[in-house]
Amino acid sequence: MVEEIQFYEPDELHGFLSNFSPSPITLSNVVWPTSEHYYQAQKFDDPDIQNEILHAPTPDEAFRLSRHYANKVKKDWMDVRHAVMRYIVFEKFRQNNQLAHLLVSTGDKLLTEHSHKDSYWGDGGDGKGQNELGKILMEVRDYFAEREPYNLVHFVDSAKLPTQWGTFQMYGFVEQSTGKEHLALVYGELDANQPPLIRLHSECLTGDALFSARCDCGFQLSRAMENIVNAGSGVLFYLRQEGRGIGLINKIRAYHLQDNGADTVEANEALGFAADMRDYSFCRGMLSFLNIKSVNLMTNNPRKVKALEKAGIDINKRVALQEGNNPHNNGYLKTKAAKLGHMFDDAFIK
Ligand SMILES: Nc1nc(O)c(N)c(N[C@@H]2O[C@H](COP(=O)(O)O)[C@@H](O)[C@H]2O)n1
Ligand SMILES: [Zn+2]
Repeated sequence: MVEEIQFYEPDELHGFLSNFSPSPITLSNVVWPTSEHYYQAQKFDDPDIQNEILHAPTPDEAFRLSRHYANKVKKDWMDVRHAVMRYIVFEKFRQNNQLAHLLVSTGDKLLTEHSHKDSYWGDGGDGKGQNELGKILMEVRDYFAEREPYNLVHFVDSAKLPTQWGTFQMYGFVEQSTGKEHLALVYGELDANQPPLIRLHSECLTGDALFSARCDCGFQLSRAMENIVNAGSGVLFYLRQEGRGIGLINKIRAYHLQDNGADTVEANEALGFAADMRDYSFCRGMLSFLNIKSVNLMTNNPRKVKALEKAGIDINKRVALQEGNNPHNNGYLKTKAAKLGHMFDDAFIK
């Protein structure tokens, strides 16, 4: 059975699908507060009426005004209204990344405007209406669903994550090509005009959760979260790429080889893997969801810098994250510098 999403009021679940949802759309330097404002204004040739509808304080008022001027609606309106609706709904999502991601995240569910007032755009309340708005939304969804960055990850849900440093908002994503589950922990309000402080942190169960001193991961993770909170805002991306992409069990095998004298690169290669198997291209989907185009990136790893640049993300600044050097990981850190190009100060790994 096909699953269905019914929407109507903008403040309800899936309210972003409604034309009444507050999603400004800019057309020829004019900012329309909602798609409803634009749609209602197009019924009229009279620029004064259009302007009055443009400046209506709410979409309900824009709707009311169109009824008030019903005798002035242009002659061919019924012929063009569908094209007008399709155009403005497409623009609403094209101009707002997060909404386009949310739309794609509805998958292949049937989208229905559940309106007892409207049996053309909606289902008429009894399910017998034409649901033309739902059909347009599904068309627009098909368009974005096959394009990057919308097809890289699907956003699933979001919740608070209180930590010892402060409360983050945690966003859960599924990577489309692998099914892996990734997180973005957002702290504070992101300013669209300021590059946020971010960290792309690859999962290390042993370092992040089990206090391992064999690597620097756990130390970097806590410092990155602390730095983000101290900066007032930022994002920690927690990427499920355990063991530089070889997985936890293979990492144990690699550790075993290292216990017998191999370094971290030799161990990966002895197991038949490249030194670093990670691919960061899907991160573009999460960054796009959060509307991030430029970042201050906490990393010592040149591959992360290159990967983000390749994904079209501007690196405004690289911020070093040199943490946790200890007798158990000193050799590992030196190999990361010598063989993987990690950028450490001499004083840090001496
Ligand atoms: N394959 C492998 N061998 C080792 O010896 C390791 N210590 C790891 N650790 C993994 O490396 C990732 C973190 O590296 P960066 O600091 O981001 O360069 C993380 O996935 C660890 O699990 N892997
Ligand atoms: Zn680690």
